[in-house]
Amino acid sequence: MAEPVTAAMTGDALRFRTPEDRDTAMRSGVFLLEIPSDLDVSEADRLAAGFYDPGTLSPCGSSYRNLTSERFDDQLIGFHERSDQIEQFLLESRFWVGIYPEAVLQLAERLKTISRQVVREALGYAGVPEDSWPVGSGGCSDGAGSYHLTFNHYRPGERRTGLSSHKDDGFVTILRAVEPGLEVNVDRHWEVVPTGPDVLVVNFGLAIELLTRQAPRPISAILHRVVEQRIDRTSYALFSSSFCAPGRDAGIYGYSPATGLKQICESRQLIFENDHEIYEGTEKPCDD
Ligand SMILES: O=C(O)CCC(=O)C(=O)O
Ligand SMILES: [Fe+2]
Repeated sequence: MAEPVTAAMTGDALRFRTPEDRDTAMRSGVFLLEIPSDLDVSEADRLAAGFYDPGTLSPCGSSYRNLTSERFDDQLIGFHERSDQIEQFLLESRFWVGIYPEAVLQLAERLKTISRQVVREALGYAGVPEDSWPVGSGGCSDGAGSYHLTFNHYRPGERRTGLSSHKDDGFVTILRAVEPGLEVNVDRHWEVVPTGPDVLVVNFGLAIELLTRQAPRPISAILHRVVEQRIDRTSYALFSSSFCAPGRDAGIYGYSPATGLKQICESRQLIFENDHEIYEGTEKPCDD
């Protein structure tokens, strides 16, 4: 794969230019998506450019930096500094209202709809029968998964890796990254992803890889990283994962034509067991 292929949304449908492009996207686990003309990313771009500044306030009146995990009762979300260059604000959709500006909420809803279409297209391609989609995808095929919107800032003053190599844990990630720096690992080679202002990067995560591993046409999760940044770089992404909230965990499933769906583990277990892979070395050390 020289470069990721590019797809577009036609109405609600995801369209690849050729069946070969679709093959490449699904097998490699990454593709670019032209930004639909009616998708307004300007407010989220503005938030990405400033969320890490202590003076940038959320609609609730707190600076994003002060909205840490204690506020949300979930160690994974809120504002985090990592030992890589990244600092991030990650929030699950249950908490979006009142924290993200209205225009960002609208964009997030559109990204959810696109992600649902990507999941449906991918599971159809993989050969998972449609009646197994809702359970197999923990709700993501129907807009009923768990959704996290994250904002990332790469601190050029920290001289180290931008973001360590990892696979995202969910089904699909839709990323907005205008500045270069993102690389994907294809056939054991790191390749630069040609991001830019007119495309989103769509990548598949571990949950869809596990679901389709024994399906007729498996989908790969893509290993990716961000190289060291010399100037401020920001990005943001919508992660779509199996539904998980206090009291209900939809779980992670594998599908095989012979035996159908089988639960592999709990959703949170996948996150934590993958955690060292996602965040290997990226928790900010205590003495730092
Ligand atoms: O900033 C980027 O380009 C990638 C970010 C990323 O991989 C992530 O947030 O999981
Ligand atoms: Fe990622």
